[in-house]
Amino acid sequence: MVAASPNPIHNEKIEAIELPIIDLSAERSQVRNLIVKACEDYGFFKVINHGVPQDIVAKLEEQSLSFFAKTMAEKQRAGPAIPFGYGCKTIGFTGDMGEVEYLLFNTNPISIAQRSKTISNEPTKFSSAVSGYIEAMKDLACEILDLIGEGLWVPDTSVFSRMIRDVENDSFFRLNHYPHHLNKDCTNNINSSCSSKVGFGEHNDPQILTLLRSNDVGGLQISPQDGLWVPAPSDPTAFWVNVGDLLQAMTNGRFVSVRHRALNNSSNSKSRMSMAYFATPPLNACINALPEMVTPEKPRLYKPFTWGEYKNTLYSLRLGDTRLNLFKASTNDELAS
Ligand SMILES: C=C1C[C@]23C[C@@]1(O)CC[C@H]2[C@@]12CC[C@H](O)[C@@](C)(C(=O)O1)[C@H]2[C@@H]3C(=O)O
Ligand SMILES: O=C(O)CCC(=O)C(=O)O
Ligand SMILES: [Fe+2]
Repeated sequence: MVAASPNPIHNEKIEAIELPIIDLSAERSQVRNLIVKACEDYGFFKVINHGVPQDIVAKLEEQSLSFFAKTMAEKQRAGPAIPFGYGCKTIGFTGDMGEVEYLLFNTNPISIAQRSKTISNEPTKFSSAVSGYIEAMKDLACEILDLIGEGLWVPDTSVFSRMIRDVENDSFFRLNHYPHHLNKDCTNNINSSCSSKVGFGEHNDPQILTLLRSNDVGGLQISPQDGLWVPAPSDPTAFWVNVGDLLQAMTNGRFVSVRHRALNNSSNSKSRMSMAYFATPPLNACINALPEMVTPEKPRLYKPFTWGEYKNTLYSLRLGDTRLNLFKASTNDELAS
């Protein structure tokens, strides 16, 4: 652990805590216990020796960089992101902004192939790079979710991964680019307060699990408690795994949906690029605490809801809102459980 230092943005505390690193090639019973502990402690951990072939990542990185290097007019042919496509600075529909540009996809291969026509002059190449990466992420997410099922000792260990393998799954995929030249007002002023601007504002991911990979430019931070930010150093060979709101609800609050953000450090000469896969159930999937997670000492925290209901709510809210609170069970629900 390193001494805390003030954050240049809002005088928040930044602390370099060592975050859990999980070697997926280690012995299975050990791996599943470490994953459960990391999900309880931080809702966040890094996986190494994950088995995702490097060429799948490299192909997508190359295709993405060539898209983001295009002129704004060319990029805007793929927009606006309502809800999918190219977006620049605006995030969602309720006025959130960040120093970021991005491509947001639904992970259905047909929809990716269709959208790729507005993104690339070689749409087949682009779409196969995106779909290949998504397939690899889906396999990795399901492997981690099966380990979680085993680590929690629930009778049906595929209870989480089955939702993601379902043909109707509603998973998302996002390519984020944090170009330093977006910070026009910061040029020639390295001491200015905007040397670190918010790229993607603080939020919780709403889904089950997120797998995040970035190039070698840092910026990702998690907030294990109010006012404290912990940097998650970049490691292009690994993936950061985030617990999302739905997994917090299904584990009845045993796992924590991690609050996080990405800074755009304008002093970098290189831009940050990240790839985020959001493992998501079908719209009609019922999200309810697993019976094994509910006890008289730990009554049901949230009412049951579908992902479709949750998704409608989240699109009407701001990025930083904590939506799960709106689904809290009433005392009567708790007594009935
Ligand atoms: C402001 C918003 C953007 C977001 C939808 C929302 O209304 C609230 C949640 C946001 C978020 C955060 C995690 C993911 O990046 C994302 C794709 C998601 O599922 O929820 C984004 C949404 C988005 O950019 O559309
Ligand atoms: O780009 C990053 O490192 C984080 C992005 C993120 O949190 C998101 O896309 O939901
Ligand atoms: Fe996120």
